[in-house]
Amino acid sequence: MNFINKLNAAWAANDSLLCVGLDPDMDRLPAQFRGTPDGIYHFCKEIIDATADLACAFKPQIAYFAALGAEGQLERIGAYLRDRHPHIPLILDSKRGDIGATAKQYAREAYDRYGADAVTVSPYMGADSVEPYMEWRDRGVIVLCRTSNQGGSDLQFLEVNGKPLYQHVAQLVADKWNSNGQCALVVGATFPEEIRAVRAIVGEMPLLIPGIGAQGGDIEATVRAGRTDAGAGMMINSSRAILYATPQAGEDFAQAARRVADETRHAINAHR
Ligand SMILES: O=C(O)c1cc(=O)[nH]c(=O)n1[C@@H]1O[C@H](COP(=O)(O)O)[C@@H](O)[C@H]1O
Repeated sequence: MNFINKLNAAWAANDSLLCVGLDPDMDRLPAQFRGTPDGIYHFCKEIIDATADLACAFKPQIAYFAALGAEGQLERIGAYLRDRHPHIPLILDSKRGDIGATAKQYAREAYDRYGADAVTVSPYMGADSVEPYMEWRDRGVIVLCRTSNQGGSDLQFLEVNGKPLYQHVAQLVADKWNSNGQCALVVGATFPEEIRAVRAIVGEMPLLIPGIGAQGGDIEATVRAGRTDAGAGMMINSSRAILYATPQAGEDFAQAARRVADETRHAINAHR
């Protein structure tokens, strides 16, 4: 099953547009996972098991693994997901962008090594820098468009031929790069008006929307701006707010993560 079909199936099966981000920060892990050789794997595994029926995707951010030399644990997380929760897509967030020959290696890393269903990429180096990812016809290619951070405006808001650069990216991906129907775009929840503008350009194309939770994006405004006619079309990501949810009385970290994930899923669904 290709990425877009798998995503559609996960949206429906779990009645969820919530993407759970896996950003395991060693300083914030519960004590039992710190300083052990495979603590990151076990922490993520518990988060996955606690939220797999509430999520439409999991999105590990590669820097949190690579910085600690924990790529092997990320490989194991990919294998675990494929084995235990095969209907939930794995999005590798690595935001790569390089010349074609190098991109080919990055594509192998994402799809072969980690078994990702989709990968985030930067559009900055143009068509030939994303083509190697597209050669994997069954995988998703999620292109940065209007990122959630303030500094994203430095370049993405530059006016080019009468409209901001991020809108050119959306148009380019919709008109040209998405010829195989495998693309999605990243648009931050911190900019609902830009989500609305992108949705108007790209039709039904899925949007990966980080920025709710720790970054403070408004869920209602995000969903109203980004939903398709069918009330879907989004993977709304939250990482830290779920991973490091403060346990309430009688809960452990995984139960707290589940509670916050479920609250977030409901808050999203209330506006679909
Ligand atoms: O591509 C991304 O996932 C991404 C794009 C963007 O514009 N903003 C953004 O925050 N992200 C990622 O989404 C996650 C957000 O994490 P939280 O702010 O903890 O929910 C991080 O892994 C970021 O690297």
